[in-house]
Amino acid sequence: MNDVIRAEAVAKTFIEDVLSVDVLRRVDIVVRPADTIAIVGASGAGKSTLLHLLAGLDQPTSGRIWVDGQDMGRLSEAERGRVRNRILGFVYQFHHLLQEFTALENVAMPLLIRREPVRRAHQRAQAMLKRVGLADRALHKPSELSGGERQRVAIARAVVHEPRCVLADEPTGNLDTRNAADVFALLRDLNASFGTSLVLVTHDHELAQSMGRVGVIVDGCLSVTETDALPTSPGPC
Ligand SMILES: Nc1ncnc2c1ncn2[C@@H]1O[C@H](COP(=O)(O)OP(=O)(O)OP(=O)(O)O)[C@@H](O)[C@H]1O
Repeated sequence: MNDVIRAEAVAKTFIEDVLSVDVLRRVDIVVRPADTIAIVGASGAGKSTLLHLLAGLDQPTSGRIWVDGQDMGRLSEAERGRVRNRILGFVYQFHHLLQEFTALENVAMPLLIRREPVRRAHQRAQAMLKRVGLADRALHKPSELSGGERQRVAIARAVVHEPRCVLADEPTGNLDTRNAADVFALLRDLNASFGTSLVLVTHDHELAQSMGRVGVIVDGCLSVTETDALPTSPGPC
């Protein structure tokens, strides 16, 4: 089976007016099926930038990224979107749910985008809401849900199409300890049940150490370490 994501010599420079910022200088990482990886680093180190690149939501300045064996740099925007929708699920720190739609409609959205019939999409969305413990909140809008419930809906939406990998940008950063533990347990459950790979950005040291590998970004370079072993890729360049 293909690696889920492979990034080689990825660099990202943001240019604004005359200023350019080299956020990532050289990043190599491979995400394999069922991998669990935490991405950590100081504020502004480039964690979200890296996650967006791995998800194909942004393009690197140089280097290459493959998702499910497809070289994202060689695909059109529409083709990248199709690969992303098929293979990946993305969870933002702030749920990014559509306010005017119910929890059920939000979760069904990725399936409807993939032209699944409405009835079937709603059945699958309802089953996923049940899995995240929100079967009885299906008809509530985001404003009628708590922060933890909204984030669980966001996770349901990210995984309803059974992606091979979930990328999550501080998915518990905005929650209290109890809700954060619930949301994290849910992600771990998906990993254990379906072999879904997890790549998550976190500031939580304990959570990071519970993942299989931890990638630290320092000076634009990523150094990945097995949590119970020696480094698996070169340290900062
Ligand atoms: N679209 C953009 N244009 C210009 N600069 C950007 C852009 N996106 C991010 N940056 C800059 O890139 C750097 C890294 O940002 P990023 O959000 O990836 O950091 P982070 O490690 O996720 O930080 P935090 O932990 O605070 O969320 C920051 O200096 C940020 O200002």
